[in-house]
Parts: sequence; C-alpha cells; structure tokens
Amino acid sequence: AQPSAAPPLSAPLRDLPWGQLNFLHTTDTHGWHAGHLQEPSFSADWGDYISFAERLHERADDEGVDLLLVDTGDRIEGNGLYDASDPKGKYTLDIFAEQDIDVLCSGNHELYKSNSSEAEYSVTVPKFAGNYIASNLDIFDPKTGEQRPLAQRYKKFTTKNQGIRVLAFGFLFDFTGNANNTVVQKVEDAIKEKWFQQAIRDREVDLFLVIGHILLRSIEFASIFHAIREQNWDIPIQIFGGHTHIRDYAKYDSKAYALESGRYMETIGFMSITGLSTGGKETTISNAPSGRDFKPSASPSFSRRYIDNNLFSFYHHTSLNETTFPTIHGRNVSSMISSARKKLDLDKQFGCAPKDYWTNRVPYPSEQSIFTWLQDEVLPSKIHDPSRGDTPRMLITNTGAVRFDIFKGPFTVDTTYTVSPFTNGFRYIKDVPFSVAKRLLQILNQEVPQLWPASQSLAYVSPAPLGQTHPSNPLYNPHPHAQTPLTPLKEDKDLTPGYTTTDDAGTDGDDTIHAPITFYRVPNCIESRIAFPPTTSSSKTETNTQTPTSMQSEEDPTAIDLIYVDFIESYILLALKFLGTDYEERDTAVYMRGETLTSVIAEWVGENWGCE
Ligand SMILES: Nc1ccn([C@@H]2O[C@H](COP(=O)(O)O)[C@@H](O)[C@H]2O)c(=O)n1
Ligand SMILES: [Zn+2]
Ligand SMILES: [Zn+2]
Repeated sequence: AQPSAAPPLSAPLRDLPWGQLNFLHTTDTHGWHAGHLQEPSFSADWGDYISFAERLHERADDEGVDLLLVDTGDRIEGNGLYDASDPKGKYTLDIFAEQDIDVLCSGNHELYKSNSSEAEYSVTVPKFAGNYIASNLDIFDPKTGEQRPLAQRYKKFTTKNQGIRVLAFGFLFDFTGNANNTVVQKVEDAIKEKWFQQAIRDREVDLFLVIGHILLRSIEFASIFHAIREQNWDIPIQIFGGHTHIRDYAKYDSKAYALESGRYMETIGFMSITGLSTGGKETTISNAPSGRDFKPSASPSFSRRYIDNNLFSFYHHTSLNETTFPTIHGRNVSSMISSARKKLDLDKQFGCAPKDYWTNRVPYPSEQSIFTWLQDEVLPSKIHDPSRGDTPRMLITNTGAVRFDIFKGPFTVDTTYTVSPFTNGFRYIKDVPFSVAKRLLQILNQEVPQLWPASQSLAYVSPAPLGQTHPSNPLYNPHPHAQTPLTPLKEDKDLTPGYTTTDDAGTDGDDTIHAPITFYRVPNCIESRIAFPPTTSSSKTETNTQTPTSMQSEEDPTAIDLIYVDFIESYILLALKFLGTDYEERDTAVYMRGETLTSVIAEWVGENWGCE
C-alpha cells in the first residue's frame, strides 16, 4: 500500500473457493493503481496486487492447479496517476505492465482519444504480446496508415499445471464514441467473420474464455455465447466483463458463467472452475502434486468471490502476514507508484472539503450530493464568459462526467482528477428560446432508446443497485442488484459498511462481510441556471424535470445561452431537434476557452474551501 494510505480494518471474511482452474480479474481500474488512500477497504495498490498474484501462483503450483489473470479494460482516465502526467499515462502504462496478465483487452476509455489508443498499440500490446486480444477492434497504424487489428483476434493456450486447453476471445461492446483512428466492429458482425467461425469449430478445446469490456447482461455477450453454443453444446464457457463498474455474476447456462469485478481497484474478482477436461495432458490423474484429482465432470462447478482490495484480505487469502506477504517485485512496483505520485505532486492541496459529497450514496438532490453542490455552488459562480456579459445562461452536464466522491478533508490535485478527469471543454448556443431550453433536461433524462442505444447511454451510474440494462436485452434481469442486505454473520453494528452484492449465485459473493450501503440512481444530466431574473426559480434548478408552468413568472428570460460540456454536444443537438428546432453544429461555439469542468472545480475549491 502507499505510505499515506489508510490501514485496512479487520473484518469477517469468506475464503476463496479454490478449484482446478482459478482466475483473478480486474476491470475499470481507471488509473487507480495507487489504490484508495482515503478508504481502508480499497487501500492496496497495484504492487500489492502483484505480490498477491505471485503468492497465489505459488499456491497454485504447489497444488498443481492453475491460476490465470484477466483484465477487461478501462485502465485509464479517472485518477491523477494517469491523468496528471504529460503525456497522460507516462507512468501508469509501465506500472500496469508489471503485472503478469494472461488475457486482456481494451475498454472504451482507451479509445476516446487517438493518443491513448496509439499508446495501447505501441506500448501495452507489445508488452503483453500474445496476451492482448482485440477480437473486434482495429487501428490505423500511425506509421503506415494501414488498418490493422489492434492485437491478435484470439488466443489458444494450454494451462501450465492441469493442461486445460483454453480458447480465448477479447471483445469490446458496440462502442461508437471512439476517435477516428480506431474501428470497432459490431459484435454481431465480428462473430460472423471466418476467423471466428473457424475458431469456435476447434474440437480441441476444454474451455472457451470470453473476456470483454461489456456488461454481463448484454446483447453483445448473449450473441457471442449463442454463437459458441451453436457449435459446442456442452464445452464450458467462462466470461469476464466490465464497463458498468459493478460487481456482478450471471449464469448463462449450467456450464457458462460470467463475472464482472467492479471498478477503480476496489475489487479483485476471483473465479474458479472444477471438473474441466484436460486434453492438454496425457492423463487427468495425479496432475496435482498435492494428490487432488480433478476428473472431467458432466457438470463442472463454478464459483466466484469479490475480494475487497486491501492487505487484510490479501494476508488472509494467502495465509501470510506483513512480513511474509510482499514479494520484491510487488514492493518495487509500490515504490514506482509512490515516486510517480511525488513527481506529479498529487498530494498538493487546493483546499479542504468541509464534509463528504457523494455521487450515489445519497439521493439527488440533497445537501451531500456532489451534483447538488456542482449545480448550486460551483457552476453558478464559475460559468461565465466575459464576451457574453450578463446574459442569462443554463449549463447542462452529464452526470457521468463526475466520476467519484469527495471525502471530508484535503482536496488535492489527485482529487480533481478522481472527481473530473476529462479534458472536454464547454460549448454553447446563443439565444436559445427559454421555452425550448427549459424542456431539454427532461428529454435528456429520459431513457429513450430511439434517441440513443443503451450501450451509448449518457448515464454512468456507479455501482448502481438497479439494472441499467435495456429491457430489450434477452438476458435482462430487472433486479440484478436488489437491495437485499445479506444475512450478516455478526450484528450489523460490528460490520464496516461496504459492498453487499446480490447476484445470480446469491448473496455470498463478497469476501468481506459488510453492513450494506444504499446506492441511489442519478439522472443522466443536471442543469444549472445562472444569472436568471431573481423572481424565477433561479439557479436552484427543478431537478430532473422541466420547470413546472406554475413556477414561471413573467420574468422568465425569453432567450438564454445554452452551455454544455462538449462531450454531450450530439445529444444536445438531437434533443433540440426533438423539440422542433433546427440547430446544427455550426450554431455552436466555444464557451470559456481553455476551461474544463476539472479546472472550474479546482478553481472553485481553491477560492472557497480553506484548510484550518
Ligand atoms: N470524455 C468523456 C468520456 C466519458 N464520459 C462518461 O463516462 C462514461 C463511460 O465511462 P465507463 O467507465 O463506464 O466506460 C460515458 O457514458 C460518460 O458518461 C464523459 O463524461 N466524458
Ligand atoms: Zn469504466
Ligand atoms: Zn467502459
């Protein structure tokens, strides 16, 4: 862990359900490789994870079983360790590559900008040569301009100890927001390709391993699963997903399961399968030096565990301690992280937060909602372009642009990036009739599939208890994360608050037994009304609905400047069309050149939150 990280707290733990083939899974780490310095439950860093994997490999080898590591993308954007360097990722690409990962793929975040996908192509793919898979992703080679697979389309290998023959794929959901130097092929088209159809007809396979930056209960995974099942009615399939930042485990059939392992280095997913055939070995008997014998089974068993990323859990699961747990390699990587954090001055303070502000742990609007704070305090005081004088204005931002909570205490360089990592600027349309503008939020906050597909949703709801999957999805489960707290082993009062996951296998997935935390949904977008005539509802926006007619006075402005973060421009223009106007991109212009949500927040904190 990093020197300033909060020490982990002891808590009742469930053991890891070791099997014949075991996996560790990370996803959506978003640059949090230093771990969470202010949250004891998630305070282990990437160096500790390396020690953990190395210790579990020792155990796997001792027992003659196998352990594979998987990462399903979104490794970047979301933490100062990645975002504060110039170029971005100067330190994290090397830090990440220290881990020995067997199968990995890209997320959507690696592709928003051409610089980051080029870094994948020139740094991460070669570092993980043979292991990085891009089943539906191409890049235009920056040197030749030629369109090429970002990495190989699939991988076949045999596990070291058990001789399990694995055929692995690595997909990305049907993402369309990538920069124009990459090409994402729709999953439904990729699985019709000759190479895929040939691969799934391979009869020398004991396990299909499908990893993807894709939510588990999605059309994309469903179609890959069905394509494999059409050719292989009973070969086990293990799926690893990501993107929705939740802990989730889904049963596809009795021999096919899928795991998603949260976000931001909070969770290390553990998965095991027992009863696989081992065609890569002469005999299945005595593969295990420990004498354990895994016979292929007509009904192999699958188990999952979500490990809280902290040293208390790591010591427990390795039966080691502070002295015996860390490996030299792991320690060195923790030092690489501390030195990068120092060089980037990530602990430099802009101010001190007087209390906690939450993205999803309190309802919106409310006193401790980060969105209410932005809407009522930060944006009204900072959103002003002098060239537009005192024109009444409305700013709309997607809530997905705000990525994490603010904890009471120092608000640092790092915090600015954990809250708001994106570099998008502001744009505006001048003189938009207020009668139109006031209806926008309601349109943007509707789930309107005709306007935008589910996988493109503006909504980013961090570990939301409610299903985000569109109901047209054949695997749709209306209550994948119902709020049922698990039955605690001890009284709730003795438990620390944390994840209490309900998934397709029940309520015993989390390694740490916690008291439950309630998560609340937030709307797709919020708006802030600024410099409105005082008798209207002013900057205190009617949340999530249009302003009721009864609230409007004669003094409503006739026209306003409509400002938005440029990431949502296409949605704003679409919604304006829906409202009967014909605004085009040419009607838009930069607002507050050079400023971003990140810079505005950092400035506001510096001006308003002193440290005592
Ligand atoms: N420039 C950007 C990029 C992304 N977002 C938000 O992030 C969501 C995707 O994040 P995942 O980690 O879930 O892949 C996207 O839907 C946006 O809400 C953004 O605001 N600005
Ligand atoms: Zn993500
Ligand atoms: Zn994603």
